[in-house]
Amino acid sequence: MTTVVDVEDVTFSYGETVAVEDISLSVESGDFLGMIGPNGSGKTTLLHLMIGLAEPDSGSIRLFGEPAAEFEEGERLGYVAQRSTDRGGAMPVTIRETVLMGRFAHVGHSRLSDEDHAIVDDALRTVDIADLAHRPISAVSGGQRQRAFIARALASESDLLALDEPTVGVDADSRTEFYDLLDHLNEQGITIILIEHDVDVLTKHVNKVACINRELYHHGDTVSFIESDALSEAYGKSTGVLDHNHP
Ligand SMILES: Nc1ncnc2c1ncn2[C@@H]1O[C@H](COP(=O)(O)OP(=O)(O)OP(=O)(O)O)[C@@H](O)[C@H]1O
Repeated sequence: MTTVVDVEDVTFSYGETVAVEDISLSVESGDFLGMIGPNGSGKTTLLHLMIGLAEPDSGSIRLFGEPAAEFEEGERLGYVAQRSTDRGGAMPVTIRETVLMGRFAHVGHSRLSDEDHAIVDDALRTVDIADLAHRPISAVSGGQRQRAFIARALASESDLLALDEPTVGVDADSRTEFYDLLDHLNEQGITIILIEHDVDVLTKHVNKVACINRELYHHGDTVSFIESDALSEAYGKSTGVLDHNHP
């Protein structure tokens, strides 16, 4: 088994606020890792560290065997950021152009062959938004936009997909379909790291869980997580922020 992300003794602070403390874990090729913890518990920060968007204060992170900070999105890695309520104003970029950007990142230039265009169309079909291809990305629903970002990752042939609470604000049916899509992509061999605050949804889909509240409370397979007290222990510790969305 190949290690995709290797996190070793990592600590990261924003000024005085220690967001991630002394965390070690690894993500193996083919894993579907779910990260859970209360609001403000460091999940987004840890994900950013894992994919090289931030550098740890101490410890080390390797992504595909290299220092994570040297990686760029589009290079084996697709990232779907936490949903913003901002629709980017009247952003003139269409869904298809968004997905084309993933293909540009893969081929390293903007001259695409017919085969590249076929791959882009395939990616749009896989996430079921081919009929929206010519809509501006600012003129679709949040769930459809998340699918466009996944299609962009597929077009760039990413081996790793990192998603930060991708279905917040998405209705229940679309959410189920979205998670079915993630299961399908994982079965195709794509390694997935997902932040999801709903424990039932999380444990239904992932094969590994990292439960964090600044420190790591559990990292292991889903069954051992369900049998452990990690969740109540992690949620029992104060994060210093109001946990208005969480139990
Ligand atoms: N840019 C920042 N500057 C200062 N502090 C920050 C910044 N980003 C996050 N923090 C703090 O770091 C801690 C961890 O935040 P982080 O966003 O990683 O948590 P999270 O678990 O993803 O939260 P949520 O579930 O609410 O999205 C929190 O105390 C937060 O207030």
